[in-house]
Amino acid sequence: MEPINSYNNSFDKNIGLSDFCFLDKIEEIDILSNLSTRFNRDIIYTYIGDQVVSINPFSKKPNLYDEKLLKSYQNMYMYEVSPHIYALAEDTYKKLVLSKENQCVIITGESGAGKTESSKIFLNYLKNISNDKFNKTENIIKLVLESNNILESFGNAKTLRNDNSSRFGKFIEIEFDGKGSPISGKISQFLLEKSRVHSRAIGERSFHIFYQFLTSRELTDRHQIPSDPSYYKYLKDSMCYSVSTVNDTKDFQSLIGSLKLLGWSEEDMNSIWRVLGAILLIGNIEFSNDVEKNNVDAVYVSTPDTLKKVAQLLQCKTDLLEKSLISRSLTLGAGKRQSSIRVLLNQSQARETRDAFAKVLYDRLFSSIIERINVTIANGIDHKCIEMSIGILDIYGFEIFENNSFEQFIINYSNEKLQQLFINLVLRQEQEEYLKEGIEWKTIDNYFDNTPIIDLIEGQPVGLIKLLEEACLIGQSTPELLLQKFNQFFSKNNYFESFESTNNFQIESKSFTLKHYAGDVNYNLEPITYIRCIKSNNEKRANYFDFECVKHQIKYLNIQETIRVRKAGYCHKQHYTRFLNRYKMLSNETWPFWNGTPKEGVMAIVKASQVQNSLMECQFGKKKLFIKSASTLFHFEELRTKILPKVVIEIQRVWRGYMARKWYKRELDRLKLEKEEMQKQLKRKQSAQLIQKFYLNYKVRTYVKKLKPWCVGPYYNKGHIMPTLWLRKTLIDSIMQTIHIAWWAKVKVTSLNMEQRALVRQKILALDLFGMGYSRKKEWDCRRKFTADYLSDDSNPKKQQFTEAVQLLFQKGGDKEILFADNVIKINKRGKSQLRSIIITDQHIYKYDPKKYTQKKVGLKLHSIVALSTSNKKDTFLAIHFKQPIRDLFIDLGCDFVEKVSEVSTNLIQQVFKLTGTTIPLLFRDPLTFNNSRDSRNHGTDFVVSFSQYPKGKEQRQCTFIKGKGNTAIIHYNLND
Ligand SMILES: Nc1ncnc2c1ncn2[C@@H]1O[C@H](COP(=O)(O)OP(=O)(O)OP(=O)(O)O)[C@@H](O)[C@H]1O
Repeated sequence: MEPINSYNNSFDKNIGLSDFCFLDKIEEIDILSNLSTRFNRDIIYTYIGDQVVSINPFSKKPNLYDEKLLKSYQNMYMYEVSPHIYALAEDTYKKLVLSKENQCVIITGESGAGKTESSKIFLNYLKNISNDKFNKTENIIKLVLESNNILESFGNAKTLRNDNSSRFGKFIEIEFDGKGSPISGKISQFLLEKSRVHSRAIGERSFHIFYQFLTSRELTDRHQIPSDPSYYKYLKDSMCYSVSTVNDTKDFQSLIGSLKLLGWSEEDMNSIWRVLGAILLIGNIEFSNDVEKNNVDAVYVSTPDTLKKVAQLLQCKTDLLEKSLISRSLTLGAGKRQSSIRVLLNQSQARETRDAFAKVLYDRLFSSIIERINVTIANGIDHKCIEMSIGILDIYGFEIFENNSFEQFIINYSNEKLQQLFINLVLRQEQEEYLKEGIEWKTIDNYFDNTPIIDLIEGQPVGLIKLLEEACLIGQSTPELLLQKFNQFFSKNNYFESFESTNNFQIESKSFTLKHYAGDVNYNLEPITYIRCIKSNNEKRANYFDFECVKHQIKYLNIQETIRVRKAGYCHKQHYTRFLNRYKMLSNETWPFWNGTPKEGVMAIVKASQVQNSLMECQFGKKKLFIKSASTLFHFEELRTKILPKVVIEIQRVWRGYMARKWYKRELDRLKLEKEEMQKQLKRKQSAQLIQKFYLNYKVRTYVKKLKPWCVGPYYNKGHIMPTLWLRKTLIDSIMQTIHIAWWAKVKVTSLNMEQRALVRQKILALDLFGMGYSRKKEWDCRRKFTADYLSDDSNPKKQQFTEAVQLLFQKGGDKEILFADNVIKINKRGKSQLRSIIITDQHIYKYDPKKYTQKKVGLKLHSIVALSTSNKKDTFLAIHFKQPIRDLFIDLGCDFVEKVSEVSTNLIQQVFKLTGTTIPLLFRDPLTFNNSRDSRNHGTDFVVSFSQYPKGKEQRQCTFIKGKGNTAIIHYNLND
């Protein structure tokens, strides 16, 4: 398939040219070659300007008529899209809506070329427009397509050329309201090939309906006629009853369906079946010479039963029927003397009359069916609503016009003076046809006045009469009817557009059309366009291009001539506005804006495009520009293609500039707003902050005022709860408390001298060691002053001895300072308590006898101490653990009932750290273990001491060491003290 948007104007050897007008040479061979190139690429449509040439491929082309493709043609112009009947339909519809004038599409081509298919494709496109644009579910065009089904049963037949050949011409009108919505339809038929009822070539069939009807045993039985087609002489003669590509049974069912859909009742249908049966049986009526009546030529009906059956089916009197078949009335004289007589016919005349009668009956039946369809598809529309219509003329039996192109027929018609000429022409064709069949024209002429049927239907039952009567009133399907139709159809249009006379373009009134007929056919008859159908071969073979067969059709379809005419004349016409819009970038005057009239704009474009021979090439009409040759049109197109990228860039530049400016302005506005908003917020925040600041200041000021008593000595408001800054306690309050304590401590500390500070440091260490924890020593006296030397006190009766002993000690050198000196109770290795004085210097622990103050053993070195342990109870014992093998020292420090474990421990830990840099541990133990029995040779044994209160009633102020079994002991202490 050709790409939808390929209006191919330069020759592509793969797909050929999409318009024959683009051919440089238009010899038959060039046309054929372009057609076959496209055909071989499955492209069956080609333009000749605004006409479409369609070549029947006898095979279904995928996607060629699908909905997607159909939609792609909507709102497009023919030169924008690849050739298709859809493009033509869209164009026709556009012209209809724009001009509000009736449009006509003529479909030509020989039998089997695809005319009927083309008209359906065209109608299908209109149907979709009606669906899409007007959202119609009740679609009138759908009904028209449905009616086609009925018409095909009655008007189509199998011929040698086409298994489903239309044997009548039809003119379908789709009528639109002012908005372009299809509102009703009308079908006219002309030139029904009536003679097919009684005779045709061997191998052909009569109209499909006869064979379809006979497939229904139910109906044939009901009307008591044989169902075998070979029984009927009319069907038997051409020796063809069935067609491989046609299913009569199925088609008959579908026909019944369509008839019902369009409103036929059972009774209406029965009338049809009766007439059909009658027509078939009429063929079986035979005549014999009536010798008795002494007239050798006179005849009588020799098949009375058949005659009777026909009369019964037609619901008329048998003798009346016989009379009309064997005699004829003749008019004699003229005026008042006029009289009529009845003359008897001879055998061959009677047969002719019989066949003519059958034909006329069928013609009437066909017309009445069409009229009935018309009532339905007229859709009850008031004629006033109809503003315009599209007519589709499907001409069957093209052969009639073989020697006189159909254009000629239309042209002739368009000039009233020549109308008669055409009538004569067509009548002559009819006459010739009858002559060929051996029937005298005059004989037939007689039957055109309806007399035989009017004779017959007098006083007959209603159903059938109505059918036939209607048909009588409608008249006959003669060429005159077609002309009459056309006359009515175009009476609204004034299709001789007047020109402004410019340059060498001479206008010579209406007769111009005829004079320049060859040159300007389509221009002057603009509302008429063509689909020219060509058969690819005579054998109905799929995808086979028979050069001879196609060549023949090209010839008598006048294609070469049409192309020549198109190329010679002004083959391209475009409305100024449309042209201006498409090509305005070709002139600086019109690009990007044009304020003048469209015509002046187009003139400026033509001037700027430097068209060669422009005076000849371009003519300026009232509303349209006429371009003579395709090359000029291409010239515009080429310039446009060349300039378009620049235009696109320019448009992009302008557009981007515009967008950027727009964006910039928007951003600027936005930022401005944002800034204003931020400033507002800032102001609000600043005000809030200011208020907050003032409030905070006020709050803090009053808070600080309240805190004042905590800053004033000597008690610093001790014991009172500090106030909080806010209602609830917050972090600031804890911080203030911490700061206050730190400040208070600093004030306190700075008021101390060096010695006092050392003591405070010692107390802090003691506090650190003893604290208030569960495992620490209970109730140690933090407030007590660490006196250090308790033996220099005047209360010591041996003060003198002590002082001498100390002097002696210091004289030895080494010890410089007394950290602690007091009387203690020492537990010896046997668990005995012994009173001793101990002096702890900065280097040693010395034990003295308190009576004589003689030194017991050598001093124990402080840096040999490894740990201290005491209980967590209220006793006053301390174990000083030394490095092995030095014995541990276990002493009671509460001789004067004062707790001094904390003082000694703190001193020892502090001093050992000074000496060794290590902090010895202070352990709280119950039971407590120490070893005071080891030496360098002996490990000794551990003493295990546990602590408990004195039993009730046995309390003493002093703690008591009571040795138990083995190396265990209990220390009693008094809780209440
Ligand atoms: N566009 C097409 N694509 C495929 N097949 C087609 C096309 N047009 C026609 N045909 C085939 O060709 C056959 C004959 O077409 P159609 O009946 O339309 O011819 P016609 O010109 O109307 O003939 P007649 O004048 O005898 O009625 C169709 O039955 C169909 O099989």
